[in-house]
Amino acid sequence: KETPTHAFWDTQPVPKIADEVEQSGPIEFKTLDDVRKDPLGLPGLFEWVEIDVNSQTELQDLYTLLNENYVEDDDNMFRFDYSPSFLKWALQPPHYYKEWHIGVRVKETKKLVGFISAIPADVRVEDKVVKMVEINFLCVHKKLREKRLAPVLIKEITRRVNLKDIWQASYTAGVVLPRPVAVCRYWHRSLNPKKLIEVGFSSLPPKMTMSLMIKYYRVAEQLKNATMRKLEKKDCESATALLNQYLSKYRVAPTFTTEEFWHWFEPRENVMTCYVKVDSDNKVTDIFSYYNLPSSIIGNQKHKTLKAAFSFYNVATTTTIKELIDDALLVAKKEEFDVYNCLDIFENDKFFKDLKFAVGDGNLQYYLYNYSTPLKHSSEIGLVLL
Ligand SMILES: CCCCCCCCCCCCCC(=O)CSCCNC(=O)CCNC(=O)[C@H](O)C(C)(C)COP(=O)(O)OP(=O)(O)OC[C@H]1O[C@@H](n2cnc3c(N)ncnc32)[C@H](O)[C@@H]1OP(=O)(O)O
Ligand SMILES: CN(C)Cc1n[nH]c2ccc(-c3ccc(F)cc3OCCn3ccnc3)cc12
Repeated sequence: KETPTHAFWDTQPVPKIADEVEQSGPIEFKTLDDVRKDPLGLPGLFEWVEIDVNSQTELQDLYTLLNENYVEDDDNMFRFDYSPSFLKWALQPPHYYKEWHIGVRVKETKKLVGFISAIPADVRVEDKVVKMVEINFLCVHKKLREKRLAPVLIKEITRRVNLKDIWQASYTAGVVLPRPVAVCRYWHRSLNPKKLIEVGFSSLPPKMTMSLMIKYYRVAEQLKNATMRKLEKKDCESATALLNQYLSKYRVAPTFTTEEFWHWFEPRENVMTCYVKVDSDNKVTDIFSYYNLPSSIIGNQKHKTLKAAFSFYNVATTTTIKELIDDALLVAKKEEFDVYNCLDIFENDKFFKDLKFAVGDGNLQYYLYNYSTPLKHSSEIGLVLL
């Protein structure tokens, strides 16, 4: 069958769709001398801006652009609704650069119509830790789609990242591009089946009544791990060591400094929930964590928002992953989430059935930029992008 042409991606240092890759490593080698010092050209009506996420008004502009124009499910029923505080958290990890929060505004009206971001991350691919960036929140206003603005945003963020002597990136997308490092499925665990059915997220199976459905998805009354409690700063050293050790068994996974760990896992209301269990020496032995990413419900009068918890990083050493996630479900239900979402990465496929997850209707592809490595099974991925 003909291989679809990618006018932009076929010019980029990414493996071709059909490539069989043996060794892992960079695809092209460039130096700072090869990097343009001036921004890429934009069509006349538009200008590059840096979105200052410390400015409430600029953060609100970014929130609104994404709230109205970001990722929708395949049936255009839901659209991610990342909150301003979530975006600030996602974009300002330790060692972030404000130059990597790139906006495109209409010169005349200053309306924000495009965005792309990068944050620094140390990601190990097989046995090599690669200093790279994670690309996220690429968005072009609905009214400006299919005008080849995305390649301009991608080339500009590439230029600015190269200027900091970084040459690799990781990103995920629901769309298939050249070329996936892994293809992952997402799974959902209903916590509020009545609302999920009312908004069309789930359907009532034949012979099932609503009251039976509510009973089926009822969560436990008590924690399986009774001593699990919210993460505190004093847990960081041992929790970071535990997570880094756990992640070493995956073929693609980040490494965290203690400072980075605290940024990503510090409990933040309406953003991040992280619980830990400690042993008699106060060393962390088990962690569960999830982030709060609601979706706007497009066109539903009764419900405006779907409250979704997304599994983040989990480590079970004195309990089982199944019992640990069962506790996560209990806490998520208590925090009034409607659904708990998971990818089939890590060892997550061990608990989907027993904990009553249902498979989702799409995939999430993982990608590396300027780094070739053999295709991974989803269970070999130990990296979560927001
Ligand atoms: C060393 C550092 C390196 C840093 C850079 C690393 C790479 C980072 C890469 C970015 C990672 C982002 C990760 C991330 O943020 C998470 S994935 C979420 C992306 N955002 C959305 O889906 C929001 C809604 N959609 C839109 O805003 C637009 O449809 C976008 C902006 C997506 C495309 O705007 P458009 O108006 O619909 O389309 P044109 O401007 O006409 O451009 C068409 C070209 O764009 C290619 N395209 C489409 N969707 C893409 C996607 N999700 N990734 C990469 N490429 C994507 C497409 O294949 C085509 O190229 P081709 O002709 O070659 O096929
Ligand atoms: C990861 N991060 C880059 C955001 C992102 N971009 N593209 C995506 C495509 C799927 C998922 C995803 C990941 C995990 C999951 F359990 C459900 C998901 O999407 C459901 C379908 N959906 C899309 C919007 N509203 C509902 C995330 C993303």
